Amino acid sequence: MWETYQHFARQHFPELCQQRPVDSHKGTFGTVAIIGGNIGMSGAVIMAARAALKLGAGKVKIGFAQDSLPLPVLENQPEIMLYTADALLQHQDISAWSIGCGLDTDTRALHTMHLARERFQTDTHAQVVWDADALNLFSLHEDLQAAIQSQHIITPHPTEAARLLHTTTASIQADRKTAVAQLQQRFGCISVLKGHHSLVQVAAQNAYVNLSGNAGLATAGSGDILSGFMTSLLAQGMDADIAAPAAVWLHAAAAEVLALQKIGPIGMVATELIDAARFLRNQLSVAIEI
Ligand SMILES: NC(=O)C1=CN([C@@H]2O[C@H](COP(=O)(O)OP(=O)(O)OC[C@H]3O[C@@H](n4cnc5c(N)ncnc54)[C@H](OP(=O)(O)O)[C@@H]3O)[C@@H](O)[C@H]2O)[C@@H](O)CC1
Ligand SMILES: Nc1ncnc2c1ncn2[C@@H]1O[C@H](COP(=O)(O)OP(=O)(O)O)[C@@H](O)[C@H]1O
Repeated sequence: MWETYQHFARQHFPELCQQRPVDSHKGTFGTVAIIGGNIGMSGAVIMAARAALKLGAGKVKIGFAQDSLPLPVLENQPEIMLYTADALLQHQDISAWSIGCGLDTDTRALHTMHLARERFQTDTHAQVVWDADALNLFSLHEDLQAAIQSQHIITPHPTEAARLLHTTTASIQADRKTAVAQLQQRFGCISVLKGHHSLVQVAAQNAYVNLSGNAGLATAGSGDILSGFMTSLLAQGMDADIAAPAAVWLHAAAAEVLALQKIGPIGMVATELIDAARFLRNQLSVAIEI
């Protein structure tokens, strides 16, 4: 069974199959920053951070969009470092950012997005995945869109895409290929349109359709996990045009692995994707050794 995944990944995403160099250290695999997690939605950034860590990032930091930390340490994942969003947005050692999971759209969230715009308008080489409420705030406050650079990735679900393109969810879903192309053209960055058969538009003539996955992914937080996976691959040095479709595929393939184990699709929960994707990625890198 693993041969099918190995064959597909070696053909389409060979970077996912690479083994760790024997002389590597945690710095080799980059530092991820996850910004979001307003009051009541701390779980969204915790899920994204755990996904980034367990997919192989060297270090992971969370920046909560709250005035103080909601908890001193993550008891079930003490490896992850905790900050407020304001503090983390000043760090200079970040390899890749995820911004928006559980951010909300209130004045606290808007303040965080203003800080992010200030930083990424000038830090033009940063690797950033914009997700969830960061996208909703781009729709509500178009001046914030100045933060988006061409190597960045946006990951809307159909309703977030409708807000970004000022249309309806139904019209996005009626022609998803046109919608994702419009997102790429309008925002000038790599665009992922999530949902059944997610689409990734890297450039005008470069689109990827993901045919993997299952309806088990239709569960709260599964987009937060995707954001963590994508940011982790970026931090580990993968180019954004590869990291975006590779993360979409690995996330979907992990759901298939869980379904094969009868952990899904019914009742599968988002955090279960993390260990499944880690297992799969290790299987892929074993294949290259043979
Ligand atoms: N534990 C936590 O802290 C969690 C925190 N979270 C955080 O919550 C925040 C709000 O995010 P959100 O996506 O729930 O709200 P929102 O943007 O209003 O969109 C929802 C509506 O969009 C639609 N829709 C979605 N997908 C679709 C599809 N494929 N195809 C078609 N339609 C689709 C659908 O509309 P409906 O069909 O119901 O009319 C759905 O009801 C965000 O910051 C997120 O990170 C969550 O991750 C959960 C865990
Ligand atoms: N029916 C489905 N088939 C395949 N993938 C799905 C399905 N429903 C949702 N997904 C995937 O699950 C994830 C949901 O993300 P999102 O809507 O942002 O959820 P959340 O905000 O709860 O984290 C996306 O990657 C999407 O492509």
